[in-house]
Amino acid sequence: MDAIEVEGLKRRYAGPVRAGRRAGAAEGGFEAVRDISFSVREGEIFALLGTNGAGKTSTVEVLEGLARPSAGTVRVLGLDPFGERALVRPRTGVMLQEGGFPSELTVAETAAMWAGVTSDARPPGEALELVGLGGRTGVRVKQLSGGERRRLDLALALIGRPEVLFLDEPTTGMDPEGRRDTADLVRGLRAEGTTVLLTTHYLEEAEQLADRLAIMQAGRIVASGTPDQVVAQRPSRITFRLPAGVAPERLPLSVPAAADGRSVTVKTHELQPALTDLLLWARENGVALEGLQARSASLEEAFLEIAQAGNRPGHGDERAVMEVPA
Ligand SMILES: Nc1ncnc2c1ncn2[C@@H]1O[C@H](COP(=O)(O)OP(=O)(O)OP(=O)(O)O)[C@@H](O)[C@H]1O
Repeated sequence: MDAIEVEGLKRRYAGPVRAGRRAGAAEGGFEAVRDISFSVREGEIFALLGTNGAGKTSTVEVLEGLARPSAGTVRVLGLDPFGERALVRPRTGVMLQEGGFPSELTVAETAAMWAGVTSDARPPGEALELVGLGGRTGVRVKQLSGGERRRLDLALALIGRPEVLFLDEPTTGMDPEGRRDTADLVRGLRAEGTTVLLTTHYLEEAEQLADRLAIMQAGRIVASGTPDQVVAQRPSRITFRLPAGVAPERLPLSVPAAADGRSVTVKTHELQPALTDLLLWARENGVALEGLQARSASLEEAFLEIAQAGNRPGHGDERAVMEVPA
């Protein structure tokens, strides 16, 4: 049994269809999640990525038991998070986008209050230490910075020693050190066997942290797999400048180049052979390739390409779905 199982999930918001043509608009409401399936194994870090409004939060809320699916099934630890909320809730930790705690309380009071309503709670001081707020216990919540509030939200999500942890944009507003600390903490939790599902807009974070990920676009999963698998679907890039007087047409045919003046970009799924051909050609012809760079695609490039494809006019319900077997 996987820790999280999602099968054919749809989530529709009731109400009138908003003005304009939106993917997902249908009679009697708006379908924010449109038949998605994925699973998260025990002890795995899984990232749900997507542009604003892609449906990530709508999905996570169903997993957290805050909303009922319009169609499909979800299971968390083998249980229905909505129908069996009383059983699931004590075994999960939730860090929402907006914590919304009473701002007059201090950090320590807030953590103690939370621990007071949690069975088998971690000592509040320990949870605050874990997120680096050990030195801020006497500060009122309203005086915390945005990043410190996110740390407090995370501490509260950890107080119940959750088996499954939901992190909705956990590092938004954190400085680079906070993001790095949070990444280390999440890795530490994984080492203890905690299953983590996170949403994030920081693609580098997802690339470094996630064992597997899914990219959502307009309510659907359009790419999924390990970060390497998702990135491997995208071409690598070689860039350089040709010396004046050397026309791009002289490049070997095996190197699929696009030139803008002297600047040349090669996009290829065969980086090593293309680079070898290019370098041999350059040596044989005595051509200097200025500013030569060769690199694999990044998750950010893969993501932007998917997002741009989704925004192209005429891009409707049917899209090329890139599924990578788990
Ligand atoms: N209560 C609601 N009623 C109607 N539509 C909603 C409601 N909540 C969200 N939506 C719509 O559902 C879609 C998905 O929203 P959701 O918040 O799940 O996206 P997201 O991927 O989490 O975005 P973000 O990255 O901005 O947090 C959006 O188009 C949003 O406007």
